[in-house]
Amino acid sequence: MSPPLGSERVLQLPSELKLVYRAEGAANLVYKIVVPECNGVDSRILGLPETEQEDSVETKQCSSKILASQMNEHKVDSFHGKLLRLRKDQTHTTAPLQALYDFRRYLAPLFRAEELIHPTAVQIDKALLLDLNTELRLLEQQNKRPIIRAGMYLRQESYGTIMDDLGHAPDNSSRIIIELKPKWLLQSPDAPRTARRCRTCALRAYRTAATTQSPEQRRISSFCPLYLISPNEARLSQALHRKFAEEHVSAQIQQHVVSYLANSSLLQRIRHLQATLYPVGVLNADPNNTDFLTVMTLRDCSLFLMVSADGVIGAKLGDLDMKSPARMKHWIATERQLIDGCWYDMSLSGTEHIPCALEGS
Ligand SMILES: O=P(O)(O)O[C@@H]1[C@@H](OP(=O)(O)O)[C@H](OP(=O)(O)O)[C@H](O)[C@H](OP(=O)(O)O)[C@H]1OP(=O)(O)O
Ligand SMILES: Nc1ncnc2c1ncn2[C@@H]1O[C@H](COP(=O)(O)OP(=O)(O)OP(=O)(O)O)[C@@H](O)[C@H]1O
Repeated sequence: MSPPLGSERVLQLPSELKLVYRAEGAANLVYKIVVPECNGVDSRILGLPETEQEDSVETKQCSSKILASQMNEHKVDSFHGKLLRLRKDQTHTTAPLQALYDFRRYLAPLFRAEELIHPTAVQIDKALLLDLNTELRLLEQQNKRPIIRAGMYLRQESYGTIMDDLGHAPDNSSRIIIELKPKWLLQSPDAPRTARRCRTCALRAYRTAATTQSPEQRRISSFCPLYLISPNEARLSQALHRKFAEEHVSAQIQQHVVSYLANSSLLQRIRHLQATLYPVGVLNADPNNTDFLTVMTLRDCSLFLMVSADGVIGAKLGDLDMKSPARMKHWIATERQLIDGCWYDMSLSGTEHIPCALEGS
């Protein structure tokens, strides 16, 4: 049964829109919504790079009367500057309406409204999902999807969410988005007292040793999260050095990001919540406790920094989909692997070595 979303009316995604593959993570695909001009001249899509134009899929014609009335109310334009986020077909993730309900009930109250990306529900025509899946197979053949995401497609379900595209400045000014996953901002409560690596660095060390994939393919965090909450700009700069290099971030933008992070109360709040909401480690946690699931969600959220030439103009948290208890087996297995394999104590050397804040302590 769908959870209640108050008096909110769930919009149907209008058929006039074009969807352009934008990005994807482990659990969701994200599409840029392109709104055609009313006179038929699609000037907004003309501004897109050629590759994006080729990859765009027009939403299927939908005969619904509701849709027709929405069109009359010029609702289509309200999709301008938005992204559509659709769930992949996996067993451990939460259905979109439930995720939205959980976000509003458990996660949103922990932050100020302006610190969050606010998703809203949208109803999707199933035929559109089939078309998008066909397109995903094509993108895969053309090597336009990250290799590690290949073979995973959209779930056939009726809802997705839309949200503001943070890369789209309402005044068309230029801005770049730096995305960071703060991950575990404190040591895992299950880690041995002798640990010389934090949970994120221990997991990175384990994965690095266990795979032949390159760091880009693995998408493993290239910094120690414990340094993220350092007020020391030089230390922060050093910790983010690899990430900045991988993403070709200019020296000026690096400086803006570092000075934002050094003074960020948002990161301090996430850390405080991770520490206090449910201080028991995964090995002894109750998988159905919502505080535990909230903490696990906060250990995997994304921080988006919007940076203009003048400095950081905003920071928002995204990917606040409440984790499912179905993930418990995986979390326990990961923690056991890190403890039993001594990954909390071990360090990698050579080019793969990324300093952990605990090493020096
Ligand atoms: O296990 P972790 O800490 O590596 O986190 C997973 C993430 O890996 P990361 O280390 O951030 O690269 C992983 O991210 P990527 O695959 O790296 O994009 C997912 O976010 C995964 O969550 P879910 O499958 O979307 O529910 C995350 O799984 P959860 O443990 O948060 O459920
Ligand atoms: N509001 C937004 N504005 C701009 N880009 C976004 C936005 N939301 C998501 N993205 C882009 O889409 C990508 C995938 O989105 P998202 O993090 O929601 O996927 P996910 O599958 O839930 O991630 P994970 O792998 O952490 O589970 C992000 O890494 C980011 O590049």
